[in-house]
Amino acid sequence: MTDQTRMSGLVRAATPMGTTEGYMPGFGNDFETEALPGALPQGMNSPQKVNYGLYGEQLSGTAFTAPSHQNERTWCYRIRPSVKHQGRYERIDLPYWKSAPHIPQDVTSLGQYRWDAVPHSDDSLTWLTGMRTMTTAGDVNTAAGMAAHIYLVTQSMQDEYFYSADGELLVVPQEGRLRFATELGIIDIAPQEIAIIPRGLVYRVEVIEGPARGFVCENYGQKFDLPGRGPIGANCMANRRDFKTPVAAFEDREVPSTITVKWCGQFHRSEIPQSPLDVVAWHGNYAPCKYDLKTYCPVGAILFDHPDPSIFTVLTAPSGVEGTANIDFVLFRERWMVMEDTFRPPWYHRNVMSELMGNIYGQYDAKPQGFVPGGMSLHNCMLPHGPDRDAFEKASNADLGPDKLDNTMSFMFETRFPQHLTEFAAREAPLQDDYVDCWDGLEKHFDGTPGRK
Ligand SMILES: O=C(O)Cc1cc(O)ccc1O
Ligand SMILES: [Fe+2]
Repeated sequence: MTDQTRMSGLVRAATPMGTTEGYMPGFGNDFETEALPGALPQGMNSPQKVNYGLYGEQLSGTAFTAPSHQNERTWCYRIRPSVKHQGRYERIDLPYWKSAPHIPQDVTSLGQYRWDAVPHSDDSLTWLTGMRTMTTAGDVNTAAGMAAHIYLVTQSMQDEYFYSADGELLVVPQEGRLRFATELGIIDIAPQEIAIIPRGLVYRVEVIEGPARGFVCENYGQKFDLPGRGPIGANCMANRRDFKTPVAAFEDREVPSTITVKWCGQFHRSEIPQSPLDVVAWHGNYAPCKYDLKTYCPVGAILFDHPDPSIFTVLTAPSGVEGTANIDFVLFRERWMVMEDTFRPPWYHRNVMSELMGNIYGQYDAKPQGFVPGGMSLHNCMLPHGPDRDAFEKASNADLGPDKLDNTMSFMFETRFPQHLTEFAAREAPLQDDYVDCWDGLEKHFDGTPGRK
C-alpha cells in the first residue's frame, strides 16, 4: 500500500488486493490493514516504539479468556491513545433513546401492534437525536436482551463522536444513505444493506443522501454470529465472504469536538480537542462490517409445508441457552414458492419468542395490506398472530403453481425476552389502532361434516 485515498476527510488505505472499494471480505476474519505504509507492527503487537510515533492500544470485544473460537479483539495503532479522546464526563439527556428495563406503567405492551412508517419532521436530527426507541427487552445492566429503534436522520454529526458501551448496533436502513466514519474505517450503507457497529467502537454518522430512516437492533448480549447451517452444509443463507469490513482510515484533525458515551442506558458527554478517528493501522477480528441483503441465499421448502422462519436467519446472537437466541435477525426476501397442496403463507401461531418485524420494501405475504415499507409490527411472547383474512382466503383458494414472491423484503428481530413498548411507540409513533381488526373476517368453516371447505 503506497498511496492513500481521501474520503470524508479521512485518509484511507489504498484498496488492497481482494477488496472492493475499501472493504475487506469475510465475517469474523483476522484482518490487517494500514493507511500508511509500515504503520502496522509485524510479528508482534507491542514494539517498544511503534512506527510513525503511533500508540498501540487493544480493543477487547470479548473477555480476555473467552474460548478461542469466540475470542475477539483488535490492535489499534493510533495518533493518541483513547484516554486522550475523553475528558470529564457530564450527563446529558437523549429522551427518545431508551434502554431496558424500561417498562412505562401507563403503557400496555400486551397486544398485537402495527405501525405505519414514522414520518420525518422539520426537525434537524442526527444519529443521536434522531434515534427513537420502539421496544426494549431484557436488561442492559446484565448484558441480556435488546432494544429496537427507528432512526430518522437529516443531519451529519459534525465534530461529534459517539460510542456505546451497552451493546453492538445492527443497522437496517430503509431510506437514504449513511456513512459511518469509525475508528477502524468507513462504512457506507443504503437500503438493502445492513451494518454491524461493535460495542465500544467510536464513530460519527454522516448523511450521504437524506433524509435517512431505518431500523436498529441494539444487542446488549453476546455478539451476533452466523447461524450453524446443520445439514444444509457449507453454503447458502449468509455466506461469510459477503460481509465487508472497511480498510483503515484516519484523520489528524485538531478541532474542538465532543464524544458522547452510552453506558448502562445513560448518556454522558465530554469535550475533546481533536478527532478520535486517528487509528492509522489495525489488525484483529473485532471490527465493524456491512452486508448486502441481496446476497442472502434463501433455502426453503421444495415439496410441501411451510418451515419455521429460522431457515431465514441471517445472524443470531446467543443467549447462553442452547438454541434459544437472545436475538435472531431473520430475512424474508424474494423467493420462489413451489410447495404442493400447502397453505403457503406463515401459519397461524403462538411463539415463546417475541417477534418485532419491519418492512424494508414491498409486500409481505401474510399481510398484503397495512404492513407498509418503513412500518413495524410486534407480536409478543405467546400472542397469537398469522395471516390476515385476505391472505388466508387467497392462499386457501389459489391454484398452486410455482409462484415468485417478488418485490418483498421484510425482517424480524426475534428475542427470547418480552418486548415492552416505549411511550414513543405507544403515543407518538403512527400506531394502527385497527390492526387487530385484520383477523375479524376470518370465518368459521366447521359444520361437523368431513371434507375440506
Ligand atoms: O409472524 C410472522 O409473520 C413471522 C413468521 C413467518 C413465518 O414464515 C413463520 C413464522 C413466523 O413467525
Ligand atoms: Fe410470527
